[in-house]
Amino acid sequence: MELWPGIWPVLLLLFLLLLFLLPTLWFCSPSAKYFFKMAFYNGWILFLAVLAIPVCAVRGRNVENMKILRLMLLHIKYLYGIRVEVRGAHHFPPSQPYVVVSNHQSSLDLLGMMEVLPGRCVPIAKRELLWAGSAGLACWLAGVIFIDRKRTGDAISVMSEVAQTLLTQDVRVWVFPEGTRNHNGSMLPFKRGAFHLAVQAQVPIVPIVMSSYQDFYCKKERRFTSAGFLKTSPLDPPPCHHLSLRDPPLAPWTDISSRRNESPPKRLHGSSLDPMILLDSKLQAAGKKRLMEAIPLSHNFSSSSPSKSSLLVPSKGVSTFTCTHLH
Ligand SMILES: CCCCC/C=C\C/C=C\CCCCCCCC(=O)SCCNC(=O)CCNC(=O)[C@H](O)C(C)(C)COP(=O)(O)OP(=O)(O)OC[C@H]1O[C@@H](n2cnc3c(N)ncnc32)[C@H](O)[C@@H]1OP(=O)(O)O
Ligand SMILES: CCCCCCCC/C=C\CCCCCCCC(=O)OC[C@@H](O)COP(=O)(O)O
Repeated sequence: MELWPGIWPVLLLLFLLLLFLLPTLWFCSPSAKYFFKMAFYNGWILFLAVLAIPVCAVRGRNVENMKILRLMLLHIKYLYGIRVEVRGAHHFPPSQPYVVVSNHQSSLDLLGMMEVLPGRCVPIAKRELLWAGSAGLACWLAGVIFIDRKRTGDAISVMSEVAQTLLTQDVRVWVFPEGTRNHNGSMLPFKRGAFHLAVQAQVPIVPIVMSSYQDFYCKKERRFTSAGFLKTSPLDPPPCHHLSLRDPPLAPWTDISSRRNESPPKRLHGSSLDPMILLDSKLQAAGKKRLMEAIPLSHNFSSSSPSKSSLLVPSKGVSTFTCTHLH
């Protein structure tokens, strides 16, 4: 007598089991919900990248492809119930190269990043991302700059080449100066590459703050709820005249920390479609001031060849920024 019912009934049974198990886990286990959400997030990006690759490949490796990726990624906030509001975008210099520095909490930063990403702006990413399947290839096609963090010398060479490219090809660069994801409520000490880059290319630094995800997302606790709050805040660039990287150049940027930990506006609580990106001018000013304190001014206006003790940004090309109130 045949006991084995055949493959199809077994598959059907498994399917029904999953149909029951997945929603149960979703509703009963916050960890499972976190896992599903992150798995979908990464899976969806990998899928979108498959669609993006042929479109981008037509142009070859080109920073203009970043526009395509950006357009394809912008809807993700809706899938996750995240409302994004950007105030302060006017702080981006209108038409010149610059370096964006921003805090880095998680791969969810991509959402805030895509919301404010200026034209012809490419992020600097760890080399490992290049091997993240279709996403790596899409990033490469869009001109993302990859650095090997284990080989400082190589990373510095790449950054130095970028400094040249910044000016000759009129691009902007987005750097996470903490150098890694950090979601523990404070800022890690900044790596120096972004600041060397700005000094070598003699371009302004535009700080951007992404507020804390703590209310709706925590990797350690495996928590990713639907009601959240997220802010991305481009800050006014600090003055670039006589910018110097003298020690200690990169003190922790405490205003970013404080902004990250702000609570969401009350009206957003309990809503599943209300996380947002905001900006307020008081904190902008504080963030700008803090950045200036982190990069001490020097009055030794010297050569374009940077040295460890005195790296200077001449006023050339950045004279539109007047931040005299900081002096
Ligand atoms: C539709 C489908 C889409 C699919 C695709 C999906 C998304 C696509 C779109 C875009 C997304 C891409 C976004 C990716 C983001 C990924 C984010 C990351 O990967 S973050 C990690 C990588 N980034 C960084 O590490 C940047 C910050 N790091 C640095 O800048 C570092 O300084 C460094 C250059 C890497 C060097 O590292 P090190 O640990 O050695 O740092 P130090 O700062 O201590 O430097 C050591 C020493 O070197 C001096 N130095 C540094 N840089 C320079 C320089 N350029 N020139 C000269 N000297 C330099 C520095 O001063 C130190 O010396 P000293 O101590 O004597 O001062
Ligand atoms: C702003 C984040 C951009 C994320 C791009 C997401 C693309 C993800 C799609 C599928 C690939 C799965 C690989 C996940 C890679 C996560 C990217 C990321 O956030 O990189 C972290 C990096 O910064 C710092 O690395 P570490 O925190 O030191 O390890």
